[in-house]
Amino acid sequence: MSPPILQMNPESLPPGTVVGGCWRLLERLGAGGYGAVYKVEAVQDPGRPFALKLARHPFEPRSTRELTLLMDKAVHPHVVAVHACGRWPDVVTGHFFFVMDWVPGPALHHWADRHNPTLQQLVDAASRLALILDALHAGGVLHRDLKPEHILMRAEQGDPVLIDLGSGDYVGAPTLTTGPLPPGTLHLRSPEAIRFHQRHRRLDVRYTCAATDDLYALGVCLYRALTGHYPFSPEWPPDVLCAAIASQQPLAPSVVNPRVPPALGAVILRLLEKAPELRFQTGAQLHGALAEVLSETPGEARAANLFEWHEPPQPATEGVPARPPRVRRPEWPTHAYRPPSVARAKVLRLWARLLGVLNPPPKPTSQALPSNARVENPTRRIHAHGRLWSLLATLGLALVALAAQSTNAVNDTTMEVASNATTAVGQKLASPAEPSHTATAASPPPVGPTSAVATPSVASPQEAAAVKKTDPAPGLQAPEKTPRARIANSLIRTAATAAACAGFACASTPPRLEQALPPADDCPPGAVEAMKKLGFGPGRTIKTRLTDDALASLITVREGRVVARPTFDSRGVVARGTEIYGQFYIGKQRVHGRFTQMRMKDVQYPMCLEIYEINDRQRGTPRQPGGDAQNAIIVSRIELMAVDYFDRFEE
Ligand SMILES: Nc1ncnc2c1ncn2[C@@H]1O[C@H](COP(=O)(O)OP(=O)(O)OP(=O)(O)O)[C@@H](O)[C@H]1O
Repeated sequence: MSPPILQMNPESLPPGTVVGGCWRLLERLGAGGYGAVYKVEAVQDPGRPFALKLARHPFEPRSTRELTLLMDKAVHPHVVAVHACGRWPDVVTGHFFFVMDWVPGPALHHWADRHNPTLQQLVDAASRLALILDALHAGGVLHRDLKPEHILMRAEQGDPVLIDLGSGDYVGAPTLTTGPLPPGTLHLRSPEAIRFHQRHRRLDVRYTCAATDDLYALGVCLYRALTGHYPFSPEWPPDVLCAAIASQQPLAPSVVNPRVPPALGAVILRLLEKAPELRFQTGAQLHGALAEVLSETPGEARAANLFEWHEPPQPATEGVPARPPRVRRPEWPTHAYRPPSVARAKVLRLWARLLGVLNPPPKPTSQALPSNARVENPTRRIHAHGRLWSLLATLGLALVALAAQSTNAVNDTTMEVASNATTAVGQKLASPAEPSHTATAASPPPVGPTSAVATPSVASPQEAAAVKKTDPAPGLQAPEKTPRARIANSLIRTAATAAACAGFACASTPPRLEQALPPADDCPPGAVEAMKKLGFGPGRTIKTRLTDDALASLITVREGRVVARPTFDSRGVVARGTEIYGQFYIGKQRVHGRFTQMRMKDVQYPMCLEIYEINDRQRGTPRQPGGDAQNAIIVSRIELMAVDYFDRFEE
């Protein structure tokens, strides 16, 4: 009945569009989890470029967070400055935008790849970054999503500027997202954050980021800049990446790129220590260590370029335009990591799953849990004998894998090479081609519903204990072990870690109580027609997710607006990138949701969908243990079904 409303997509506005009455778009600079960033100029004062960040959703919770940080808490000469803000197209209900300095330079990793900095230039940039972090941390601010893409180099010699504080945190900030981990990017998450998630994946607790998480992420950024590779590739499957970050020692930077002095490599490895207490604790400490490295490096080495030139810079000559320079990024040492055969990787994955069943998540430490808590499921009976079985089976697997590995292991020639033969499940050789580093891998910052609010942070004593158990002795070098012992140890640790990473499946058998909410008669006009047109017939469900964070299996929500994104559509009607807008209603046992608008390919459709649990044939989704009257914990993936058809299922 009502025609679809055509609306401009804030992520793909054409050049020339005027936003907020006075900012003319020139080109799109990038897009991410939050929205899009455009190069703009003021209509009244053309010729001076700025960057305008436009939120994808009108009710984007990160907007106020980023603005607070950029205009108040994180004001710093090396953090991008903000000059204006507003909403578009409607000044009250539109998408939030803000205008900041346009930084005319590439991201850190592209700067390293294109400009081929000297060692001195790179260490200078690293030292500046250390001091920027030191200043932010001293002011109670954490970046929490530090990655090469968020470090722009505004001068050829290297002058870093931090951008994107949308995931940042400051003392007294409201909680931004839900689930155990705050927003972040998987391949830059610290080992302790990953381990925390492994231990608390079903509990109502939240990881508290610290300065050492930012310093770990800086270590990853510098490793990438110095070697051309990430210590653990963002292209690996999330469970493999988790396992590697949590328990595998990264290859020394000087082994990947021999032009990196070992002393500098040791500083980077210290940033990447598995236990936060073994890292530098402040940016100032890191700055001091870098200064020491430089003072001990001969002038000739400091002036040398970090990489070999593939195509050196070529100035423009008559009729021939300048050619952009390119470096030859070092090959990842192929003898260091041996990719597992497909069969062996499968065995290890299966094993990881088995361990996931045998090793239950830890008992909740928090207050009384409702009787329908998932930890009370029948698999608990298995757990009584789990540890013994797990130990025996792990030893068995380690022996089998040891036999399979030994042929290669004995061929390794150096200590470093041998130690890295203890590879993670499914680890592949680093690719000479640049991975899609601009993607936020498996864990982009969630664009959570506005109503989604995380539960209070809870410090994790389990995490501290685990660190002591699994991490190497203090110092920069791992304790020396025989190659076989290293292989066995690594396999055991890797299998257990992958198990914890893999076990995110949700199952629950909640009681059938509670009256259904909301009333069935509040569908918007035209919804039935629109749904018929799209083929939303009886029994048709749409699987959706409520967060972009691949690691978040549970989220906390409260009454209010919500955005769900379809993940699977059995009939293929719903296009990629579709968003469905709705409202949460919090019940005692279940959370209900009415979804009344869908935006697909820039067209808005009135809808009348509701959360429906197809397995237990109930409206709404069951609340998980924890939460309170206002805040409910639910699974992050829910199914939606047309409201008109619920009666049919509830007969
Ligand atoms: N001030 C700026 N000057 C120049 N380019 C910028 C600026 N801000 C952002 N960009 C470009 O736009 C891209 C996206 O910006 P930003 O990371 O802030 O967006 P996002 O939606 O929060 O993305 P992400 O999901 O990566 O966090 C950046 O990687 C960068 O290339």
